[in-house]
Amino acid sequence: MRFSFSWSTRYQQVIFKQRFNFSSNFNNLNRSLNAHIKPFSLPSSQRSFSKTSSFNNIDLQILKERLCEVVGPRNISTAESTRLQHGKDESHHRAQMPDIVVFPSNTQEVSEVAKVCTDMKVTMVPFGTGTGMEGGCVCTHGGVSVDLSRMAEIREYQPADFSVCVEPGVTRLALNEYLRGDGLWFPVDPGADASLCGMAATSASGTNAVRYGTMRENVRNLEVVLSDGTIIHTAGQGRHTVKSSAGYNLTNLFVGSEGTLGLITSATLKLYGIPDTMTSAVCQFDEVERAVTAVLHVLQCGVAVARIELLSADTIRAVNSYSKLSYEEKPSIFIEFHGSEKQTEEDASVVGDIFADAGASGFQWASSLSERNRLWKARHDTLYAILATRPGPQITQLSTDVCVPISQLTKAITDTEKDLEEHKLPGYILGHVGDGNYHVTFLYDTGSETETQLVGKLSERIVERALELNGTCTGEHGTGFGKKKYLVREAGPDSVSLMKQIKHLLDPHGLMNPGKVLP
Ligand SMILES: Cc1cc2c(cc1C)N(C[C@H](O)[C@H](O)[C@H](O)COP(=O)(O)OP(=O)(O)OC[C@H]1O[C@@H](n3cnc4c(N)ncnc43)[C@H](O)[C@@H]1O)c1[nH]c(=O)[nH]c(=O)c1N2
Ligand SMILES: CC(C)CC(=O)C(=O)O
Ligand SMILES: [Mn+2]
Repeated sequence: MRFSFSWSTRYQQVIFKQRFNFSSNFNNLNRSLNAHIKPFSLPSSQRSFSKTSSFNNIDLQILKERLCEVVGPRNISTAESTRLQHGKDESHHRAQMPDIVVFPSNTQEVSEVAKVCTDMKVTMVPFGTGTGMEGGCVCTHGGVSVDLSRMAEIREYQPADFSVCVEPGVTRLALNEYLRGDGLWFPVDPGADASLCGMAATSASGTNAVRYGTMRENVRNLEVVLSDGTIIHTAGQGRHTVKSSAGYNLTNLFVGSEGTLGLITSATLKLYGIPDTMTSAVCQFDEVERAVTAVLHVLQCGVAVARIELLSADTIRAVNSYSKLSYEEKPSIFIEFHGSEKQTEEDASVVGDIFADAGASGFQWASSLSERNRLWKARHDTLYAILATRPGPQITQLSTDVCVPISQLTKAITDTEKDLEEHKLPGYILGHVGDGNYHVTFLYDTGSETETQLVGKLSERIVERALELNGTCTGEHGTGFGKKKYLVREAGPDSVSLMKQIKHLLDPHGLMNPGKVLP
């Protein structure tokens, strides 16, 4: 049965607007897509986007039928609960639902979905596991959410090459479970069990980046479906090499592109041998400043730490309570060493001396798998520990994510602490300090204008400070919505103009995840 788009969809829009304080997406589609591309300085012959998406004129039922022909009736949904789940991530950004969610089963289907969307000028937003921190999955223009989780094959496992190719439904924990028997692992570890292709899309990292790098250093090849349905392999089909000088680095063009340039349908990843020995420790300092300075000394001494994480006193208090731990409630460092037994002992001894000189106390070592797992699970659950300190229907979190040159880290964090003290606002500091990357998680009452404004002001101040110190507005969470206003200041107007030209070349109708990354 055909349903009339003009009635049903408008009805849904009203309901949706009421529920989400939704500001007329559909009506704004043409205007905002054009606004999105206006600043591009392209030759007039290429400015052929006046006919961009006009979802108002599209029959949703026809779209649904065409997509249904591609993925089959079981793999498409217009149910409100499914759409709601796909219109948000774990960030504070307001949910905006897609009109349709599709669940393609293979790359060919993804390509056909893209062809239908391009033909009908409908926006597409890739969805991994929805754990993003910058609103990347929010469907600013409704349209189609492309949930890639049903593509969950491990395609090319080449242990001898320390390489594996995974589809978007494979998460980091699932891959590590698969690899464990062979003594291999993939170390990039955002706290959430995110999809590896989503991690490539946001250029994610986590606690292990100081030793093993971020997604940028660990993706060897990507299969990508472009907005017109073209399927490309950024390093050439089936290639798993450690290095290559052939042509431009398309792989790293798509790493961190947050679904704005194409849909990643597989990622070829670099694997590592599981180290013989892993030893972790937690210790405390009287002040955050001392802790950060001690971390700098460790890095300057060239000790190959695998993880080195800072948690402020407030943060450790939240972690203790949530994860049933009993660390002293002072600024703390969580550290881990990987290698042979002899090497890790030597590293631990050097770091122990440096930390003791800097006034560290309360060392607790963890060598058994269960102790280490408990410690790092607590660290990965920090967000939930913080959330548990202030329950309430209107309480939300905003987590900043900046990265500065390591030499500037002490100043960045101590000035941030002063800001928090001055404004008497609880802000939970935590971070991957070995990379110069740190977060402040604020909990605030969305019903309070004062709190909302203060959190906005302080989080802006944190980014401003990072930029002043030659840092970046996002070390790992991505640009999404929240950081795009800083992009020109950070990268420069000519670089951003080039980014817009690349976007236009790959997505001439502005259909791929509109409203994200580019200002
Ligand atoms: C508790 C906790 C802790 C952390 C984090 C989250 C949470 C909830 N994160 C953030 C998050 O886990 C990280 O951004 C992941 O890379 C997101 O992966 P998802 O699969 O969930 O992508 P999600 O579905 O959230 O999408 C994120 C963006 O990528 C796009 N995308 C997703 N899949 C795609 C695909 N196959 N092709 C093209 N585009 C695609 C989406 O369109 C969106 O723009 C994080 N991050 C981090 O870097 N370090 C950290 O320490 C943490 N820690
Ligand atoms: C909410 C964030 C602070 C999550 C994150 O990036 C982390 O725990 O390191
Ligand atoms: Mn982080």
